[in-house]
Amino acid sequence: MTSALRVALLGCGTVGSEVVRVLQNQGDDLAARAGARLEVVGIAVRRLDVERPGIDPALLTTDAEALVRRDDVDLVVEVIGGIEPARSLILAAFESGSSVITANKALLAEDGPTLFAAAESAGVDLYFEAAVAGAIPIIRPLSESLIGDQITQVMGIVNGTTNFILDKMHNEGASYADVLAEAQELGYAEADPTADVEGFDAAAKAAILAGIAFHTRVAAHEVYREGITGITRSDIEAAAEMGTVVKLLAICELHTQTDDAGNVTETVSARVHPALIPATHPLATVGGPYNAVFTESTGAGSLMFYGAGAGGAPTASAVLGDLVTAARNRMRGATGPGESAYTQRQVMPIGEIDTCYFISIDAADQPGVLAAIASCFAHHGVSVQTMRQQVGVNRAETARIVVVTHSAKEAALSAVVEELRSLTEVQEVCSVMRVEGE
Ligand SMILES: NC(=O)C1=CN([C@@H]2O[C@H](COP(=O)(O)OP(=O)(O)OC[C@H]3O[C@@H](n4cnc5c(N)ncnc54)[C@H](O)[C@@H]3O)[C@@H](O)[C@H]2O)C=CC1
Ligand SMILES: N[C@@H](CC=O)C(=O)O
Ligand code: NA
Repeated sequence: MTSALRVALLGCGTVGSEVVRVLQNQGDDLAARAGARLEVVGIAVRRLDVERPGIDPALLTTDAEALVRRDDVDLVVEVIGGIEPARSLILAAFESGSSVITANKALLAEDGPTLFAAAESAGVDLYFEAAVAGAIPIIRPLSESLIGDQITQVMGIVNGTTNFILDKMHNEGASYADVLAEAQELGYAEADPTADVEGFDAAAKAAILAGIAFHTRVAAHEVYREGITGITRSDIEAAAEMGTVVKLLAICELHTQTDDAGNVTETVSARVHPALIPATHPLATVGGPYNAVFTESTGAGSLMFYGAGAGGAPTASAVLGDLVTAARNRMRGATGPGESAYTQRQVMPIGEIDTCYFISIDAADQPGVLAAIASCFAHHGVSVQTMRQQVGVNRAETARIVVVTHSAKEAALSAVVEELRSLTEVQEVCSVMRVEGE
């Protein structure tokens, strides 16, 4: 007789309902792969009076805590989201000896070390492939396949909702609000979509990626973050005129500095912000809710991971992959690798990071204005790559000046922007964006 492992599911929304569907429809295959039947013994929901086609109502409970503490549960899948009660429920699951599979990047980025330590002391697994870039296998490649290599950069598009919005604004001229509503409808957005559009979701993912890639701990609040709410149609048009597109990027880097005495210091950085990238860059072709992550490592060189970053079925695929893996471990009486944060690398402040910038400025359309603007950049040692006047985008008497700089530190650029704002010729500094991937 095939053995069985008992699964408790916390949350039955976009991802949870898809996990149950696959467990029911592909039970035999999953049992053959896991070495045990994966039997759902309970599903914690917030409300019982919601129609859930195909789900046995007898499995539903509103008492999530009692469910995770049941003696007969082996594996807990947490797809509620948010910090509490998800954290307490996961910790309770560990206390009861269950392994946990979660898609919860917000919680991992906020309090990952507590969870990893609790899993380790309970001798169980904590898996979270779905937490970063949905269906794309990226956590396991970083923490297992590339564990023998030295990763120096992880960069990519890790939020499906914002990519969907920017793509539609770029290609269809769609309005921000309409596309956000569509992303919510399609199950891409977080329960509170502010997490997506303000970059919190991508920042949580960047924290997780940087921690794993660089064997350290990076918390969500240590990630520099800007969202896409300030991006206007005119930014997107200006980007297109320059042969670029606007993408929300997550960039995690390992920085190695050697002082005069030959001492080497390694720091890490993690940032999330909109950036202009050349239309010919591979990330520029990542459309809709798709994600893509590039890794750079000393041995393997460049690797690219691409696929569906959001949505019920793709995310459930990652959850189920973890579930089968945790089940296999359990059947062998083993656990998978835990956290590998053996270094304590400092997180570099954003002001010390060099990037090129795009700045658009509305200024009086009069002689000398370009020289006045150029001198602001010169005062702060920021070298200008191109400066041009965009036509037909603004009111009469006003010129839209678009400047692209060479690589500069954020601190110097901020000083330039402050000086620009003080010029009488400058009406408005309309937008400041980084330029990447050149
Ligand atoms: N939707 C997506 O594309 C992806 C989602 N995720 C993550 O997966 C998790 C779930 O996301 P979704 O399924 O999209 O969210 P959702 O909002 O559709 O589902 C969450 C469900 O949990 C229920 N819930 C909330 N508090 C509860 C409680 N105390 N007890 C029982 N049930 C409770 C809600 O009523 C809701 O049905 C989140 O952590 C999210 O960040 C990760 C990758 C992609
Ligand atoms: N809201 C997230 C869902 C997946 O993590 C996104 O849009 O990427
Ligand atoms: Na993933």
